[in-house]
Formats: sequence, structure tokens, C-alpha cells
Amino acid sequence: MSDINIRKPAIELLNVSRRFVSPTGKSLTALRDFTMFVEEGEFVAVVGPTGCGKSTTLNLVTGLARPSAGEVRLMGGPVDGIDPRVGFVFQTDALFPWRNVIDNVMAGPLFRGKSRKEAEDSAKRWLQRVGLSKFLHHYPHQLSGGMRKRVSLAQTFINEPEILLMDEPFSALDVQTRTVMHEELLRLWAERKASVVFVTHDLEEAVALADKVYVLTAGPATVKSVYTIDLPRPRVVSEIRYEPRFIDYCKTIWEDLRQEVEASYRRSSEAA
Ligand SMILES: Nc1ncnc2c1ncn2[C@@H]1O[C@H](COP(=O)(O)OP(=O)(O)OP(=O)(O)O)[C@@H](O)[C@H]1O
Repeated sequence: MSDINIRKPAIELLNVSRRFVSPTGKSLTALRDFTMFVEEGEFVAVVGPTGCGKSTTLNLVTGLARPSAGEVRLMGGPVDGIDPRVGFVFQTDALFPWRNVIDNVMAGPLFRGKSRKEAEDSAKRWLQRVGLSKFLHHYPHQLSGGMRKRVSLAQTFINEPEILLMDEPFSALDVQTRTVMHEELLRLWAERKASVVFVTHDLEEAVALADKVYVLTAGPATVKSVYTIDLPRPRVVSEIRYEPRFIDYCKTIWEDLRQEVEASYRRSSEAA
């Protein structure tokens, strides 16, 4: 029997709950009985109403937070602190403002014990791939938002993460730059196929990028539904949005998501 279709789970959240104690001493449940599987090489997007618990989910995978109940597993083993196989890209970039572009990108490999020469060569290669060869000696404040995001991608991909966690990485960019970054991300991802969890408020972004879209309920977040996005790859993000099947996916998932967004809005209005 061929094992080609049997992919191992890279990330497993099994019946996870996460509770916090609020500043006023009240207990708040952010995640409840939350189960999610991300297969090796799979691109999963997570959408849900604001404040429902999306970032909390990522924090559990990073090991920065521990579940109050349930289990989180990476590549078949329990999460035990920060894992070097995991890379991140967040909304705000994690560039050192006092270091130039190449030094920012070299920082990861140097930290992981590579020689200066190896780190520099590798950083140059990655910066070339993201189209920034002419900006090696610029400082972050001398770059546009899109260029800084490219540096962030190079800074993350240079470490060849097996698992890539992205929390609204492109939400601060203008629409055109976002589309360019989507294509850039899919191109880089297709080369090594890290297992990705991509959190976003933008349903079209989720459908354009992902193999599966998880819709979360209004907080406490649990999985409401999972959609498999059966659109061919490679995808041209700037064109895919005009395809009928893409539009159908967006309409169907939005119907599902809208109920949760409305529930979340009602609750916050009642609380106000
Ligand atoms: N460290 C913490 N202490 C107390 N409460 C927290 C903490 N972190 C998150 N929360 C609460 O948990 C809930 C979920 O937060 P989380 O940031 O995961 O939501 P989100 O879906 O990522 O939000 P957004 O869509 O606005 O980015 C919120 O009510 C938040 O206030």
C-alpha cells in the first residue's frame, strides 16, 4: 500500500481549554474543548470573531502558554517550551531597529551556532529570494512596510522551520502589498512545505492561502467548522479571487462566520 496520502499530524490540539484570571480576579475561559489537527505540510487558516481566542491558540503551540486542560503535541511529541522547529511571523515585525537588514536576518543562524560566514551567505541568499539584495545595509526604519515584512519572512524562513505560526502577519499592509506578500509567502512555503497555522480576520486571505479553514466560535473559542479548500496550486492570489469557486467558498464560510461575529458583537454591546 502506498503511504503517499498518509500524512502525519504536525500539530495536534486535543480537547484543549485555556483559562485566564482577569485583572479583576475573574476567571475567563478563552478556549474550550478545542481540537485541531494540522498535517505535515498543510496550510491551515484560522478565522473567528475578534477576541475569541485565536492568538491564544498560537501561544499554546509555541509553548509560551500551557493548556489548563487537554493536550498540545508537535510532530508527535508533547510541547515542552520553545521549540526550535517552530518559526513565527506576527503582525508587528520582530526586527531589531538598531541592526541593518542583513544583520537582522543573520541573527537566527548565528544564535543557532552557524559560523559568521555561513550565516552571512545564507542571509544573502534569502534576501535575494525576497527581492532585497540591494537593501542589505538599510535599517528597518529606512524600509517600507512591505519591505520590512519581506525581511521578516527571510528572517523566519532562513531557520527552515518545520512549523510556521503566523498571526495576522499582513494586516497592517495596504491591499496591493498584501497580495504581493501572499504570493511571496506561497512561493516560499511551496519550496519546503512547512506546516502552517495562519490566523487572520480576513476570510478572503484565508481562502486564498489555505488548504483548510477553521472557523472558531465567539469566545470561548471552540471549533465551529472546518472547510477544505479544494483550489488547485500553485495559486495566483491576485487572480484567484475572481474565480467562481473561490467566491462560493467565501460566501459559504462567511455565512458561518457571520453568526459568530454577530454573537460576539452582541455580547460586547451587552457588557458595555
Ligand atoms: N494573558 C492574558 N490574561 C488574561 N486574559 C487574556 C490573556 N490573553 C488573552 N486573554 C483573553 O483571552 C481572550 C482571547 O484572546 P486572544 O488574544 O486569543 O483573542 P484573538 O481572537 O486573537 O483576538 P483578536 O482577534 O482581537 O486578535 C480575550 O478575551 C483576551 O482578553
